[in-house]
Amino acid sequence: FSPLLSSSKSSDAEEYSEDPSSAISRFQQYLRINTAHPNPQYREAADFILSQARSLSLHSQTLEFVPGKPLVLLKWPGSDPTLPSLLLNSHTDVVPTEDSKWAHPPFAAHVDPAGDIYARGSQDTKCIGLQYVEAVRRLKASGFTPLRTIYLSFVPDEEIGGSDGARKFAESDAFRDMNVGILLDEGLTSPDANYKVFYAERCPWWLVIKATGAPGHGAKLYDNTAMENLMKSIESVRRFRDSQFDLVKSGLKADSEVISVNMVFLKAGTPSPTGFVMNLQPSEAEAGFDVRVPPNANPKSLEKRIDEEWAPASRNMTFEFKQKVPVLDKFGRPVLTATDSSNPWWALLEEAVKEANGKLSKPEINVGTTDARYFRVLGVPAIGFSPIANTPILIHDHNEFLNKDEYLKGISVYESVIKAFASNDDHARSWISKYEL
Ligand code: MET
Ligand SMILES: [Zn+2]
Ligand SMILES: [Zn+2]
Repeated sequence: FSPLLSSSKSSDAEEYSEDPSSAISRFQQYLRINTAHPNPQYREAADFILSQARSLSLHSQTLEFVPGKPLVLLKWPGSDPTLPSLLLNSHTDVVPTEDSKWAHPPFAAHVDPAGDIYARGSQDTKCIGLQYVEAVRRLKASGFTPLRTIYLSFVPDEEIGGSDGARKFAESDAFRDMNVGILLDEGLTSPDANYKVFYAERCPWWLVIKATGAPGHGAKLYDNTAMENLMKSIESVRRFRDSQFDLVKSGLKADSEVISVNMVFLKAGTPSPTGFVMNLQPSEAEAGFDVRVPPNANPKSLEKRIDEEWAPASRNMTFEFKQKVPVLDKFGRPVLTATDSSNPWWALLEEAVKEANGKLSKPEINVGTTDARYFRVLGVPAIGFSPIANTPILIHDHNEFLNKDEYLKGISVYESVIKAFASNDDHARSWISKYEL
């Protein structure tokens, strides 16, 4: 027997006996740190993660690419440091809340009688960050030793685009030196019994279009006003949105396979002490759109559409992108992680989830966007996966919650996945396929 496989077999048999309520109270502690934008308590979150690392004797490092925005990196060294490492990524920040619309305060981590833990971040994504830690805790307690090095990264600013967080990290020497072979990052909650899993995601193009036009009396009909110019654009955007949404409604495409475009703000008018001046047509008007582009879309044709139909100079329009993530990599290929036999991590993940009594759905493109893109574009395989099933999707919604049993089950799933990923090298893989499958 290979010592590697026998060691992973023996730990299979061991039961982890720690009281689950301490894992839940650690999760509550993390959820109670208010890391909502625009003023996330990053320092407190970092201190909490560092205290967890100390309790597990993990190496830790705080990388501050931008002052006040700490990124905590934990390391569990593998016995063969020459192997590519495993990186488990999660973000520490959360989106803001409308507190009055919640049944329980969003940073109290209240547990109701059904065991549902209410908190902003309970699904997105303080759950996975601490589930990684708890899985490591269990693996350490069981005597497991990883073959490849395991890193855990807790990054800031994901919810505002990641420029000062994952992006700087992915571009850093520190990241290059980690020699990451496979990365796990957040996925999405699944309302059914199967976990969702993602090999790619849509790219955000946050577009602002601006119109200018002749100002004038509110009672006068004339051409080329800023408002009219903007409204023509909005009509054109709406037609395009309908065409994309129809593909989804008719079942021809999944949500994540079309270009979504949603108007997120409108800004125009001349302010007055009671609201807006009513008898003046303003000379400027603008609108913002959250556009998400799937990796298989043609970015050139969308750029042309924006330039010629949504914001044509001929109609006194200009546009800018608040964020424009490239759809293609530097070789002109869509940014995605292979899901075929060229990627051995897929088979390992599927098998490991199954061993933990879980099941994966068919791999999908994420409708939203995660930090995984910054690593995928470098050629690092990245899988989006949050082990949350049987739960309504409340990411960015009021009353976000996660049931404590689902949280604990997710820890077992990660335990199995980390063990499979960190025990595996090419030798082990060929050994398994030759003798066991
Ligand atoms: N995860 C967030 C979203 O999908 C922020 C990503 S940055 C474009 O909206
Ligand atoms: Zn997230
Ligand atoms: Zn989010």
